[in-house]
Amino acid sequence: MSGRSPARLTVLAGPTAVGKGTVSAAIRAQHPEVWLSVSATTRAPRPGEVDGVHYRFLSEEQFDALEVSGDLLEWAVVHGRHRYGTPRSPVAERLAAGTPTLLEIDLQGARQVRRTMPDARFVFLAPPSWEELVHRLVGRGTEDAEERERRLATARVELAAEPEFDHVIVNDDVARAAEELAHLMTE
Ligand SMILES: Nc1nc2c(ncn2[C@@H]2O[C@H](COP(=O)(O)OP(=O)(O)O)[C@@H](O)[C@H]2O)c(=O)[nH]1
Ligand SMILES: Nc1ncnc2c1ncn2[C@@H]1O[C@H](COP(=O)(O)OP(=O)(O)O)[C@@H](O)[C@H]1O
Repeated sequence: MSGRSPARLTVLAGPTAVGKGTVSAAIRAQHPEVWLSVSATTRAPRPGEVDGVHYRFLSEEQFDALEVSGDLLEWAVVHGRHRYGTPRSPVAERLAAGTPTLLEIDLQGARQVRRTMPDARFVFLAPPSWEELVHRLVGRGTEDAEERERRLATARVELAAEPEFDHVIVNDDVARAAEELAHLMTE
């Protein structure tokens, strides 16, 4: 018998506050066989976020070192402010072991992965409406008005990129959206 064949990588992108984190958490809870990559970031932790679980929270100098070492599969400055990137080795190890692997990254990162790993599956998480997206961003209450405006400006650009993706999942209901994504990842 040959060993397990490498799993396919799935990239989940979508605008701020559409529910990427919520849907990813639902998958983690319901489908322990799926591994969610932990990104590195220079942004500060939000209340309740745990270093090494939600993100690896790095200083600017630590992120520089990671970038120079070549161990980032992709990285980008998101919302014109902080750097976010995907550590390469853990992803390669999980895929080689046959583990379905999910990256929750922004549009710029998704485009970089499209160039370097064209066999990956690209999924766009879409809001039911623009009004609902704004409602979720305000309701989350984690950004001030200026930061929300910045994120909504990025969101308009990201929504226009929906046709670049292989699949679109509308996040009207978290459990349904998570099941749809898990199904795509494990089919
Ligand atoms: N390119 C890239 N983007 C990332 C990565 N990790 C997170 N992001 C994106 O960075 C953006 C900001 O994330 P975050 O600060 O958690 O804010 P939120 O999306 O509003 O919850 C989102 O679009 C994420 O998808 C990464 O490793 N690479
Ligand atoms: N399907 C949904 N219906 C209603 N509210 C949702 C849904 N999905 C997520 N939310 C809420 O929207 C807000 C933004 O979700 P979050 O997961 O932080 O988004 P993202 O990671 O895409 O920025 C949170 O307050 C979350 O509870």
